[in-house]
Amino acid sequence: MTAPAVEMHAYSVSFGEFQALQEVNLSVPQGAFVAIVGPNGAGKSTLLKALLGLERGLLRDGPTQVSGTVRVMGLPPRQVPPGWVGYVPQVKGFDRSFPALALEVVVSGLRRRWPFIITAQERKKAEAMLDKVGALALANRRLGRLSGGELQRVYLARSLIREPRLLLLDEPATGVDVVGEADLYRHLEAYQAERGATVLMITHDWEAAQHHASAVLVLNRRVVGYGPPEQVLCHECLSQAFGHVGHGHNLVLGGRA
Ligand SMILES: Nc1ncnc2c1ncn2[C@@H]1O[C@H](COP(=O)(O)OP(=O)(O)OP(=O)(O)O)[C@@H](O)[C@H]1O
Repeated sequence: MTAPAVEMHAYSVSFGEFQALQEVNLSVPQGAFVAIVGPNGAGKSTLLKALLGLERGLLRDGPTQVSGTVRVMGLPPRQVPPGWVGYVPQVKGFDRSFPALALEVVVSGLRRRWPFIITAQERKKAEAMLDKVGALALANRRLGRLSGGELQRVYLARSLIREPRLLLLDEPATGVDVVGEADLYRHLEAYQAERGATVLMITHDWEAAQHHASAVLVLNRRVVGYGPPEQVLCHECLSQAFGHVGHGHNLVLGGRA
């Protein structure tokens, strides 16, 4: 039997006195597209970092305590072969003064270290991936000259270059215009169809979650809801997670208003 792409059992993370995740139970089948929604500070990025095996390395305000289990394709995250998982971090706070070219960033995803010299083969592969996400023209541009949306595309190409089986994206559409956002979902869906990959994506955009995800995880330190979008994006779940659901959005919510 195929192992789920992601499995968590009673998984908790505390940073000092603060509990960021409480007893999370989650099973994501391979090939799913899961949108993770929840308020600021709900533990969404912490959950992705747990899947990358990073939660213990991020001490800030005291010791990190972790309990419960996490499995990625049946393995503890630190035993997962590096090429199996691709990660697109939040780019909004990135320091872009680093004098790197877009192409070098993409090749760094192939090597998992900084490429001081790029081989012809690596260049070809990186250019092909940039082309795939509509960003070939950016290959020789400096990071400092890229817009937020352009930088997102470069990091998407970086995350896809090893053809991962699991793709983790932390708010990939933030700062991207509508055309760029539509392109992003098109690239993700095409990659999924081609490779049968699993996608977990943090988003604050409920409409995107409703239209593109096969399942939605509503998180507020604990799992508030997990299931098909039409079931989980309802007033009950969202008001439990957010405390209040505003009226200024166009999402047609399921459940009772
Ligand atoms: N290394 C750390 N040390 C201390 N506290 C941390 C650490 N990492 C995260 N936190 C805290 O844990 C909580 C959850 O953070 P996390 O980044 O997972 O939230 P999030 O749901 O991704 O939020 P946002 O939507 O604002 O990006 C926050 O209150 C954050 O300050």
